[in-house]
Amino acid sequence: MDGHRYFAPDLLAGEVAVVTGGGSGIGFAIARDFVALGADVVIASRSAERLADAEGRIAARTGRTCASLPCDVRQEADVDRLREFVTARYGPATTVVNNAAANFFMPAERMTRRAFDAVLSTDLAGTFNVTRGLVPAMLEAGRGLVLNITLAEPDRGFPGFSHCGAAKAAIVSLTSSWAYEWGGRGVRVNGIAPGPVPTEGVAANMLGEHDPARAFAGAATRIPARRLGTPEDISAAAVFLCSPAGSWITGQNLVVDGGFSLNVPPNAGA
Ligand SMILES: CCCCCCCCCCC/C=C/C(=O)SCCNC(=O)CCNC(=O)[C@H](O)C(C)(C)COP(=O)(O)OP(=O)(O)OC[C@H]1O[C@@H](n2cnc3c(N)ncnc32)[C@H](O)[C@@H]1OP(=O)(O)O
Ligand SMILES: NC(=O)C1=CN([C@@H]2O[C@H](COP(=O)(O)OP(=O)(O)OC[C@H]3O[C@@H](n4cnc5c(N)ncnc54)[C@H](OP(=O)(O)O)[C@@H]3O)[C@@H](O)[C@H]2O)C=CC1
Repeated sequence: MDGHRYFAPDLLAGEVAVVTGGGSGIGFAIARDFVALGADVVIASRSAERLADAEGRIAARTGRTCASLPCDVRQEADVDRLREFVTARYGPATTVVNNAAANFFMPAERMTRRAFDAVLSTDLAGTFNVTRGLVPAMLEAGRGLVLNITLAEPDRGFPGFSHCGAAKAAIVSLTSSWAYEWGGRGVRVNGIAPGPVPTEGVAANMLGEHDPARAFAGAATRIPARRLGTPEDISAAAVFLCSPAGSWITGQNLVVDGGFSLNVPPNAGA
């Protein structure tokens, strides 16, 4: 069930939203629900094919269209093109969702500098590039929203994924700094920290040799809510934070994980 069903149908009318990585997984659900709630949305990622497919699925599910542009968030020139495309099509962006990310299982002692850079340049520098490219117009307009897709308590470490953990910890810090710097100028900045959501990106990049079905079933038993998350669990929180209902919330990293980060031992409370 789509995440927009909880909200008034025109809740995001008048917003111009950019969703990076909006062609798949969590980003797709956020883009679809923003479109359904009246926002003008541009989805951006590397694969033109994936974006075209997502555009079609969003139109079929919502009856409204969105736009897309191939963009590698690591490249500042691509982000410049993205800003020009959005502005020409819908006017300056009022909302940016930094969702694009790369992650893969890699024990720290085997991690090459190239592997480290591949993740840091996408997750951390990509978040910086897109925000730096789109926020000046928001500051000029005196209103805007930045939503970073993060991780719960990344400073506690993320074994096997130390590159991604480091990037997400830095993004949580950027969220606080940006919220403080821009709060008085009408721009709110928040994070959402999802728990395990079994997307294709997780299955393809994070499970190593593990069978996805078994890995997902095992993860679910470690979640107090006793189920994995869905992209819609995350998109509903994104809509709330990016709507007027969240207008006094800034600088927060909202954990949406069924209690996963509480680290409840197996069988506790069962
Ligand atoms: C649900 C239950 C499971 C439990 C999970 C619970 C915890 C949840 C918390 C999850 C937090 C975050 C999750 C995510 O981010 S999921 C998103 C995953 N999606 C993606 O990663 C997007 C697709 N990824 C990619 O396309 C590539 O990974 C990448 C972007 C890195 C490719 O970029 P690039 O083209 O620049 O990279 P290269 O191919 O040139 O490689 C550069 C070096 O990196 C090494 N590398 C790249 N990919 C992998 C891989 N999949 N596995 C191992 N190593 C990889 C590559 O070998 C290069 O290094 P070397 O030259 O030294 O070999
Ligand atoms: N699923 C989970 O359990 C969790 C996910 N997260 C976070 O949620 C977000 C979404 O993850 P999820 O939906 O699972 O994963 P996906 O793999 O489905 O999404 C990643 C997206 O990022 C895009 N992307 C990757 N590299 C780049 C790049 N260089 N430039 C532009 N776009 C890029 C991909 O599109 P393309 O290939 O077309 O470029 C893809 O659409 C990420 O930030 C992730 O870290 C956090 C905690 C848990």
